[in-house]
Amino acid sequence: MMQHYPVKVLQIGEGNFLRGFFDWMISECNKQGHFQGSIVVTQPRPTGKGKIEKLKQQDGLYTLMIRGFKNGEKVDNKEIISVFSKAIDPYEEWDEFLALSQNPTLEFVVSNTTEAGLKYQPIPWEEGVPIESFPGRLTAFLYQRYLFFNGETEKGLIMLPCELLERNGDMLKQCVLQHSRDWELPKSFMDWVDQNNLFLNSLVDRIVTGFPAKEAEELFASWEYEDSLLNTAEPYHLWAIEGDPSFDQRLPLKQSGLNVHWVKDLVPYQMRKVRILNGSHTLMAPLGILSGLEEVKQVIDHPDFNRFLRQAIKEEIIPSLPFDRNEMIKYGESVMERFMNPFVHHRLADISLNSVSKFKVRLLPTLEDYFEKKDRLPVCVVRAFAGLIRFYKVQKVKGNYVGESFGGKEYVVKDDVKTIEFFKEQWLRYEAEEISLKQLVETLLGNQHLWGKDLNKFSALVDELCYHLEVMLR
Ligand SMILES: NC(=O)c1ccc[n+]([C@@H]2O[C@H](COP(=O)([O-])OP(=O)(O)OC[C@H]3O[C@@H](n4cnc5c(N)ncnc54)[C@H](O)[C@@H]3O)[C@@H](O)[C@H]2O)c1
Ligand SMILES: O=P(O)(O)OC[C@@H](O)[C@@H](O)[C@H](O)[C@H](O)CO
Repeated sequence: MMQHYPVKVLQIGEGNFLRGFFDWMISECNKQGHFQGSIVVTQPRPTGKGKIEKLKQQDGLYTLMIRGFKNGEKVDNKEIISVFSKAIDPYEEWDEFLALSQNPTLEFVVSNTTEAGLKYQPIPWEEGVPIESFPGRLTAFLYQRYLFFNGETEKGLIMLPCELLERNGDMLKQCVLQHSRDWELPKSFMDWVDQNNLFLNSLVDRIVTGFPAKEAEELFASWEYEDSLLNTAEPYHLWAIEGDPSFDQRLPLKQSGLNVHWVKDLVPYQMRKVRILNGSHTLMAPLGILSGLEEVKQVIDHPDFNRFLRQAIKEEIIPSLPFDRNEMIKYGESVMERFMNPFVHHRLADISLNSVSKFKVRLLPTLEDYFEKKDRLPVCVVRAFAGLIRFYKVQKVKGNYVGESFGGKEYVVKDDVKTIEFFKEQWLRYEAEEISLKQLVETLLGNQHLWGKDLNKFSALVDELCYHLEVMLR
């Protein structure tokens, strides 16, 4: 049976992350009697239909396995999460979706639509026609709510976007206001959005690895039931939300013992996580794949890579951060521990998706800040940069961009087509001996569209990259 508590949350996103993070948190709050609310889940784009259908068939239930170590103790939990009172396909059930806006018990909207979903796209709003984009759909939803409750101040909602974008709440609010202007909605509505609704900035952290394909058959046989929505996650979780601690009265996460911080300034949380955790992932993925490795755990178990990663975190990433060194070292160690989790099968191929834009956000700032402080380049980050360039030495094979590892193993590069084509073109010119390796590197570094600036300004960078690339090409 679907969860029977009153609806308090609209969830935009049926993906692994929300089901392994937010929904699990709400389940914890409900278990302790602090929240007593349920969630209506919807998918953010037409293609997410499958999981919504499945959730309907499974009465909104799914299995979550949380495995790893917590304070040195082994954790191996399996539970059935029951927080959904309804699953709606907003593209097929548009009226039902909009009708939810009239629900007086609704208080929160949570979303995770990847970085690609949280962006403004000019689109029309026609009566009765589902709006494809998530911010557009939310605007229509809020407008219906505003009309139904005559702009009552208490009926505003709290938006909690979980997309890994800086100031995600502010971004969502700007999108909603822009759509309101495009559609010439009344100024009084925009004032209501601005003053009576909250768009909280937040940072999420938990490694959620989804369906465990390799183990599923064995698990299902031992449980005597199958669940295609089975999800897996690590025990560690952190949610830093820029908001007054009194919000915990309404969304009782902290009082339910969860690692949730209501904070004044999100920047330190964001920086340390993106630079240390995500930065390490981006550092290891191309180099790891080129060396024939497949998962994060294999990288950690490899003595040379382990040393390389520890050196990068301790001697390059942490010194470039403007925070207390000891605290950062503690955080860095906890990240390494999380990477060692034997249950987490985190594929380097998944992490390597969009590696160029990830390098720009997650590692380039380390290179720049390190150089600013020490007047020399960070060796590990530079080696990883060379690995990234070598990783994008690809050919197009049957619609895929395929590269070859040092040992001759094929891998597929997934990124924006223009970006891959640019790298491919330079490598082709190099192979045809039209340009030297140095010219190739200079051209890549000079592409401001990729890095936001011309990286040739670091005079030693070209030579250092060439040095590593020559070794890699041999
Ligand atoms: N899995 C993790 O460990 C983890 C941890 C923290 C943050 N995240 C973030 O979550 C995202 C991946 O989510 P997941 O792990 O649940 O993967 P997933 O594939 O299970 O879910 C992705 C969700 O995003 C939606 N989506 C994808 N592209 C979209 C688009 N262009 N427009 C609108 N919606 C779109 C999908 O429909 C789906 O609901 C990434 O952006 C990642 O940064 C993941
Ligand atoms: O999810 P991505 O592709 O943006 O980045 C890959 C990983 O770095 C990321 O998923 C982390 O595991 C996650 O951010 C941990 O909270």
